[in-house]
Amino acid sequence: MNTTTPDSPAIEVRGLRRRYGRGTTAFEAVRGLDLEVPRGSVTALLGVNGAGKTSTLEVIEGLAPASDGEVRVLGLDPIAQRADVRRRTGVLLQSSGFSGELTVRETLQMWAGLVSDPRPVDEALAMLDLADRGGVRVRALSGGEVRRLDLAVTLLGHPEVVMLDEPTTGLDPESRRDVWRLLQQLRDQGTTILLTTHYLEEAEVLAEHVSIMAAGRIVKAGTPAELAEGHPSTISFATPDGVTLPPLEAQVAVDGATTRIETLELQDTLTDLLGWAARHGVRLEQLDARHASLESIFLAVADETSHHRAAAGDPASLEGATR
Ligand SMILES: Nc1ncnc2c1ncn2[C@@H]1O[C@H](COP(=O)(O)OP(=O)(O)OP(=O)(O)O)[C@@H](O)[C@H]1O
Repeated sequence: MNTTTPDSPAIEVRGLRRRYGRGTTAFEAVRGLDLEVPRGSVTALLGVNGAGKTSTLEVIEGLAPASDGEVRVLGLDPIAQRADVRRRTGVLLQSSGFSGELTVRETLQMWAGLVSDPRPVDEALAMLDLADRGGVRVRALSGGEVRRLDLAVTLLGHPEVVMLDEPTTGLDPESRRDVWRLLQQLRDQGTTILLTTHYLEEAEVLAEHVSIMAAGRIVKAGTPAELAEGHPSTISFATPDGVTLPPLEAQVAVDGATTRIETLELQDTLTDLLGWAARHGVRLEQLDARHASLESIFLAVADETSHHRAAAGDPASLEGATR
């Protein structure tokens, strides 16, 4: 991890461990985590509450030391070379610490004073759709507006790498989509983005790489398509009256007025189904066919992990799954 080339990952983590406390009360929140974030990509770190996402991000951000393992950001050690790393990265924490008395514009001006070559404040305001809120005191902003101000501050210094802990929590659906567009633009301009989110659609829309964490470890990682392998696709339609479906090599369930078919061979099953419907003149109302969503994959992984840990007698299995 000591040499950097233009192709080397923007973030590299090897064998990361992070412990809180000491002695008998010590708790290991990160338990040997490996992660690579390629340059110019969006990587999403997913996991149930308490999986260890923030504990991991804080070490990568240089805000906390690792108990063990190695972290490099742009080839640099985020603690030993903190100043260099901070200059080239933007960090969005889960909660901000702005003064409520300053206006939005004053807040951005203050933070711009701490960054070399900052974006003009008006540009930062416009990027986060805050142009008409510049004169408003921070304490009068809505939660979603504070989040957008936080993002504007994060992006002030044209960071090469941004690390965002739940960037769109508290935003309404329209603002969330605006932020997605902004992050996509930044990625297209070459910015590397590592984010955590509980919105699986967000990861689905934005991320080329997804890593799912459970109990301090990465339990699944890959592109969304790689993660979907082995997870069934779903076909659904309004159950037609008075007809019996043909035998299909798939799992069929009639749930109220809807028939749901789960299959690992979406094209073959759909071909069989539509061929049968055409031959028998059956109209399949509300027909829908879709690949496994990240949500169904995530839930399957969370469920599997919880069961494994419960079987191993780990009390944290229930803790993580229910909080
Ligand atoms: N300062 C601390 N002292 C002791 N334990 C902590 C501390 N901070 C976090 N933890 C524990 O470490 C574990 C991981 O927490 P962390 O905040 O990293 O999870 P997370 O995946 O980010 O969760 P969330 O999705 O809720 O933000 C949790 O069990 C949490 O209670």
